[in-house]
Amino acid sequence: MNDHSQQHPDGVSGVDLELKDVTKKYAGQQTPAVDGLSLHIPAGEIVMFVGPSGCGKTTSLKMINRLIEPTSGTITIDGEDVRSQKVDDLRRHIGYVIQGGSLFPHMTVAQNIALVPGLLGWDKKKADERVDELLDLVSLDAGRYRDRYPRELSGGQQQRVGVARGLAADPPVVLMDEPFGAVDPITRQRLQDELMSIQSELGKTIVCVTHDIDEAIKLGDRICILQEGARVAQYDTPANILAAPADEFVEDFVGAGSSLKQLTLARVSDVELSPWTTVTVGESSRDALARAEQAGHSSVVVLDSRKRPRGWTWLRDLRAAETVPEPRTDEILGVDRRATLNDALDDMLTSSHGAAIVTGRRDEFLGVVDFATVTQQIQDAGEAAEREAAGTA
Ligand SMILES: Nc1ncnc2c1ncn2[C@@H]1O[C@H](COP(=O)(O)OP(=O)(O)OP(=O)(O)O)[C@@H](O)[C@H]1O
Repeated sequence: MNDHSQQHPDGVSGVDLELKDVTKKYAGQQTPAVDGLSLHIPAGEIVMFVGPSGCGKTTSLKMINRLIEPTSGTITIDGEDVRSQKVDDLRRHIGYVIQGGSLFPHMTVAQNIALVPGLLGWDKKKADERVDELLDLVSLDAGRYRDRYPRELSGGQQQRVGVARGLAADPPVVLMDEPFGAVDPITRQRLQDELMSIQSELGKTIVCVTHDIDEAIKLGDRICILQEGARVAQYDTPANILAAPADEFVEDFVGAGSSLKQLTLARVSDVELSPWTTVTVGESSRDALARAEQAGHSSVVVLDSRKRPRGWTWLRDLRAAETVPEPRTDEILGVDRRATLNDALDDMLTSSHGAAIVTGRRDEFLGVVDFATVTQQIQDAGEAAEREAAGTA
């Protein structure tokens, strides 16, 4: 279910990454921060590093692009030892995305994104085209945002630009350190969905540090759960880690409520969507009401002229107006079909409509996932887990 690599069988642009017995001992420290870490990261996969604070996740990540030099051990990218390359060259060929986007405040969005292409000597036209292409990829309107300064963007938009900058020179490997740590939960979920959509197109090799096990389950083709000294407690697919935690440490770390966690494994695209009454801003309220009442719906989904949802509207609000009004803008606007059922559940609990709007390509309305579908899924997952436990007992 989580095997994103299946979505891009021909389109893997990432390369293999190998860490062999990598150790980092900081000066003045008694014990190594990273103690003999060995790990193979296959081309085109997202590997999530999770583990308790101070266990060595960031140190491990930064040794890959030599922001930190290992004390011993070898790291190879596509078979080539990172020490055989000049540090500057290496960093220009590895994308790096960190919390908050870390944009240069005195540079525009376009200048921030074109930074590495500029260093690599791309001509201006090619770099400009790349900026627009990347802004589109991270769902920002190029005309509107390319000349803005970071302070003129929301936190989520800054983070999107940070992702675009990390991808600018089309690097085969992208390192991410808590990339979505600084944004609110709804924006975070959106950014995660966007990353999965980008990855299904690009097939990079992505190593991502997070402290959030749900994020790891959602995004990871594999999860590497680390203990102090970056010792590997378990390195496996999310499904295998949930089904068979290697030991008590992993069990504790993954946490209770595994049937709820299964909701993080299940995608909105795995369940059947239900249709819902849709209306367009400006159309006759009377026609809209008639359709909703016939379908037995107490609210409708309002779409714009390109079939993108604008929000929910209750029938009582339709009755109060001649034509369908703009919905209130603080409404929740649904989830991408790549979102997890857990995200959908969050959305419907927040919007209080008992269903979450689901969008597909170019944010077009696809249908809704309703509460009954999600509860059925929890029940099915629980029963499957019980059967499995009974079978293995
Ligand atoms: N520059 C440094 N000098 C000395 N010790 C360091 C340095 N950077 C990190 N450490 C120590 O190395 C260990 C691992 O740190 P690291 O930042 O890699 O962990 P982490 O798992 O990313 O933690 P967190 O989740 O809190 O960010 C910690 O004990 C930390 O105190």
